[in-house]
Amino acid sequence: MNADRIMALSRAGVAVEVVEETGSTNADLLARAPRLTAPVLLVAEHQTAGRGRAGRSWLSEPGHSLTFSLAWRFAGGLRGLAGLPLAIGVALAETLGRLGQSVQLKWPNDVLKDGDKLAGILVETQVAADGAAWTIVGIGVNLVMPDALEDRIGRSAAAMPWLARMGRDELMATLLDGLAEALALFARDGFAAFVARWNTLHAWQGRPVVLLDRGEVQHEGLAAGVDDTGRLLLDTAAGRVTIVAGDVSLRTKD
Ligand SMILES: O=C(O)CCCC[C@@H]1SC[C@@H]2NC(=O)N[C@@H]21
Repeated sequence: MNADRIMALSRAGVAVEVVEETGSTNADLLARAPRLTAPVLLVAEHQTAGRGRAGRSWLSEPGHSLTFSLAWRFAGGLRGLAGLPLAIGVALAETLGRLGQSVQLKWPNDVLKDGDKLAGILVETQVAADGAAWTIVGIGVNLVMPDALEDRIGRSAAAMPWLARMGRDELMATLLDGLAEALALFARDGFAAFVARWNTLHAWQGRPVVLLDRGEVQHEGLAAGVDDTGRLLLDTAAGRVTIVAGDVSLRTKD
């Protein structure tokens, strides 16, 4: 990918860097966070140690995915950032939707296509000396999903080969604009500006689900969307429970 071209195509005014290979774009930007003065987008053609949520890895092969991170500063610090990963999911899903790719969201912030994972989001934060928070918004999108990679991941996964028609620089610029717009809106209005949009995109709304905590079933019920801080609402036999994203994972029962 070409950093200058992405910047020229984007309206976001964010500095763009492209590297051939790195361990993890999230790890790179987190390490640089104390010295950053303005937003940066770091795109890697290939990651050798991609990080996923809850300590998992993000596996990809060269040329088969988009892997990038955007460093963004929130002057108000960590307060109110709980719903940010979900807001990023909305921005990503809506941008893909505008490009003609119909996708849905799985709590807390996976992007699904036809029920399989198309993209993952990992938001990591670091508090600066002045109390502001640097958030590193890391996104991996499967462009091609070879059988061998699916075998390594251990489940089926979605991809979006239609990208070949659009071009990677243009797609990257479009995603960057959608993310920058969402981050600015989140800074102003918080997750309130995204909650209805998230619930509209919710893949498992009203469906029976199981919530697992480190492999152990914690709750079973009907998924009822998220509240205005991004917590999952689950209607169980014992009533409605509210779940905070952490190490928990969600499965459908049907
Ligand atoms: O679904 C998940 O568990 C989140 C996956 C996030 C992967 C992206 S790829 C770019 C950025 N750098 C990383 O190391 N991880 C994120």
